[in-house]
Amino acid sequence: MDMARTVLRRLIQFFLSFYPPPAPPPFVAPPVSNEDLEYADLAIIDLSKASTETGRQALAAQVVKAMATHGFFYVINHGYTQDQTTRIFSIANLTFDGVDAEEKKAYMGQSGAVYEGYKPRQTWRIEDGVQDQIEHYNVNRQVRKREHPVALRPYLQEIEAFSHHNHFNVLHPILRLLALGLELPEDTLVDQHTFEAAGETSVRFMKYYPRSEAEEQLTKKVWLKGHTDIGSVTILWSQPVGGLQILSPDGAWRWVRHMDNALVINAGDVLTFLCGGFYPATRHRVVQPPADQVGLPRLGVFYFSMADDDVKLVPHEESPVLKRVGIERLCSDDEAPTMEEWRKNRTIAYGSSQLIPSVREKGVEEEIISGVVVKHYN
Ligand SMILES: O=C(O)CCC(=O)C(=O)O
Ligand SMILES: [Fe+2]
Repeated sequence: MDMARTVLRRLIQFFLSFYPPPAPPPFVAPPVSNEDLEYADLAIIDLSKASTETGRQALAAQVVKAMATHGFFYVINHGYTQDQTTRIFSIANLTFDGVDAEEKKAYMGQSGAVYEGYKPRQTWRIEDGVQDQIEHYNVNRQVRKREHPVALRPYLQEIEAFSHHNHFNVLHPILRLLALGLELPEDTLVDQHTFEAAGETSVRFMKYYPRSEAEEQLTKKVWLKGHTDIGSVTILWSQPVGGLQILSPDGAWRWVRHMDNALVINAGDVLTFLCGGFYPATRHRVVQPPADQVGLPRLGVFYFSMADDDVKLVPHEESPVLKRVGIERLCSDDEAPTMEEWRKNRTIAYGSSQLIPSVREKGVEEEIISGVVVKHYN
């Protein structure tokens, strides 16, 4: 029965592919900020050079350096044209502006342990009783695993292609560079991040709505508290509304500058686990956009990657690099969580758990997840 349904769906998809859907209502991105801000000076990785072994060795050295300094870098020449990227942002915007409240409710996540479908605004605690003003729509990389709102259905093929693109043309090449940086066989991390296995690597559309002056004051303009990402590598499709800041090793928050059709890449907790602290999860937050962009909504498109659910989060101690520099463990190998445990516990706790001020670090709050200290930064 399932088989018959799949064949029928494939047939329909095949015939529909001759009739491309109408363009989504165009999302016109606002101009970049002209404010004089302190920007982080991030490396630019030209991914078109990853097609040869020599190219990959050179890029791996750049990535190791970028990870040791800011923990963030740009990727350019990733294979999507500006037009393709613009169209994905239009589809992302349609997800929020083209679906009414009732339908959104029907496509909300069913569990606090996994991001799926819509997350309405005001579900995460920020500060002083103020909740977030962020709406998001999370799509598992296997896009057709779930149903989607009517407005998105004409674009599922494009979202599917986008998910594949992120996974195979961006995530995997980056994981190869990270493995090379540890002098591991190239596919060591790729093999732990398959497309087919059970897991929650996802595309996410995200929209931040401007907040009231009272909310801005109570939260000191913080829209999304300082954090590290739950997964391994986060791919952020650069967009012009500022607000993203990274915490540099010198303790200063610096802005991330928009670059047209570039990707902003950062490491999450899972890379810290798997790579024994060699690529530390990077600390970042989102604040109110700069003065000349105040009042604008802020639309984001992401690919949040995680290891396959059954991967045990222990370091690759066979790495010659880790043998030389030493391994930093977040917990003992015996107690290390699986990817599935880690993502579920982190997701349940996010924005709802009671955080405890750190006794060691100023401006840091902590919680314990799967026996590991998770920090939040103010
Ligand atoms: O909106 C952004 O630029 C960053 C969002 C973010 O850090 C996250 O969702 O984990
Ligand atoms: Fe993040």
